[in-house]
Amino acid sequence: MPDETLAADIDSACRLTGEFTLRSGQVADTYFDKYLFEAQPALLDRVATRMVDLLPEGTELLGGLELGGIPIATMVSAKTRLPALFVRKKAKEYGTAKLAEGPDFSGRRVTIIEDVITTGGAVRDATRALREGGAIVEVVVCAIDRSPEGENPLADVGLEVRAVLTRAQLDAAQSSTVE
Ligand SMILES: O=P(O)(O)OC[C@H]1O[C@H](OP(=O)(O)OP(=O)(O)O)[C@H](O)[C@@H]1O
Ligand SMILES: O=C(O)c1cc(=O)[nH]c(=O)[nH]1
Repeated sequence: MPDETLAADIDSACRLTGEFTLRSGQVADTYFDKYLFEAQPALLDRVATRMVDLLPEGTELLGGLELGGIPIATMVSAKTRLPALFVRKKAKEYGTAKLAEGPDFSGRRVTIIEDVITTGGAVRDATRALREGGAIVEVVVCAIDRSPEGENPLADVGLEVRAVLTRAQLDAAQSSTVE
């Protein structure tokens, strides 16, 4: 069943306005604070439910990206019973010294789970690292895709982006509630 009010509910939970420096160095007047929906179990559950439908067939592992992708991947993992991988930005410098925590992923089909995509930089870095470790990575499923409309920011690394919500959908939901 479609979740008709998801865009409006996510938008009102996590849209912030002001001046924000993004991960990429870009400066934006809008920021989607994903933790404001991830911290609410009902909203996190609704996003994860939509993600389950977007997972490509053959997914063997869910690669949640530090930090914001990890709670989402955990919720999708609980729903699907697919194991999760917790992918750090940088390998740990002691102990197991792993970049991706969880099961062995070499030769396995990993679908990346991310919170927000702006330029795709964080996903690109993780994709390269997982591929270097032998993973098959073809699709990223994200909660919010705020990259420029009509372009795939990850085409250069051959990654398909599947988004629960796009910036355009959030903007439309916002304008329909601000009258
Ligand atoms: O597509 P990009 O231009 O790379 O930007 C999006 C990335 O930036 C944020 O990461 P940040 O390091 O702020 O996030 P965290 O709070 O999840 O650690 C966000 O969670 C994405 O990972
Ligand atoms: O590009 C980013 O760093 C970014 C944008 C955004 O809207 N939300 C977020 O958590 N990160």
